[in-house]
Amino acid sequence: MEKMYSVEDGWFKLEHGLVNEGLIAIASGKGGVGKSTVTVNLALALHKLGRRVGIIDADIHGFSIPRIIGLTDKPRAFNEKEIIPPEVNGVKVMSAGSMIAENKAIIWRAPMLLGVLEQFMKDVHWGELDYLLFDLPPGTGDMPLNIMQQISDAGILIVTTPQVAATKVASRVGSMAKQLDSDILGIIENMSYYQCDKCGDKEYIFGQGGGQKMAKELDSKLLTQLPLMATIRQGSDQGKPVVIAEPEAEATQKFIAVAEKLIAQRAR
Ligand SMILES: Nc1ncnc2c1ncn2[C@@H]1O[C@H](COP(=O)(O)OP(=O)(O)OP(=O)(O)O)[C@@H](O)[C@H]1O
Repeated sequence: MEKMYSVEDGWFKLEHGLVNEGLIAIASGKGGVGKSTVTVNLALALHKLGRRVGIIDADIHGFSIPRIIGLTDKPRAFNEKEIIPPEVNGVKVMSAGSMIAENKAIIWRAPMLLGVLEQFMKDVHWGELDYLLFDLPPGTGDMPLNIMQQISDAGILIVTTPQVAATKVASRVGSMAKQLDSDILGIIENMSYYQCDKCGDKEYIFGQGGGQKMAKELDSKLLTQLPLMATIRQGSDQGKPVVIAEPEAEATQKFIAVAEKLIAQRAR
């Protein structure tokens, strides 16, 4: 499959849209580390900082973006050729989850999945965006590899939890990105510690230093360490992401700080 789009003259050209500042692919070594939670909250943080943001849920088998961001609207036809992406909390989203019931399995093989991704890029009236985020499928299998190749202009953000078993697998994604000559924007360590609501003590239940070590190995940087919080999980389950539901929370401030770093990296 030919690479579909590329950055030219500082612009990433979609068929019906432009991305001004950056494409960001959010990757992880394995499922359940919080990749989709990070994608949504980072998109909302970028939006809070005045950026126009879109999300492509490229984890087509394992879609979860609509639930986490609280999206219930469906895409609409713009004309015979173009689809208008639904928007929630100021962020445009395309996900297979908007077209299929949440409990139905998508039993398509890779060429079909890539076809859907191509449609999300080609047939959607994105308009002018500053950032387009891709929530990749977890791991280093066929699908993440194919997608990374298609969007090789995207910077890769790797989400991991701190324990050795997780960071070792996540390092393989970093290694894959390097082999594809993709730019690794940084590492986000999620569920780094649990902070007691009552006494404020931090407990490093999954160990410490994994994200930092991985960043060093990949010659990249650890962008943040996010707390493990019941409210993050509850917010994701209920379509009320922490960045919207709890503007003052430590996690929200950390997502905004990461968004600022990514904007600063692009501006350089
Ligand atoms: N920092 C956190 N604190 C508490 N719960 C979290 C945190 N981050 C993620 N979760 C929860 O962990 C679960 C997995 O998160 P998420 O779906 O974002 O992971 P994922 O890496 O995208 O998984 P997959 O690749 O399998 O889709 C969800 O229930 C989510 O609410």
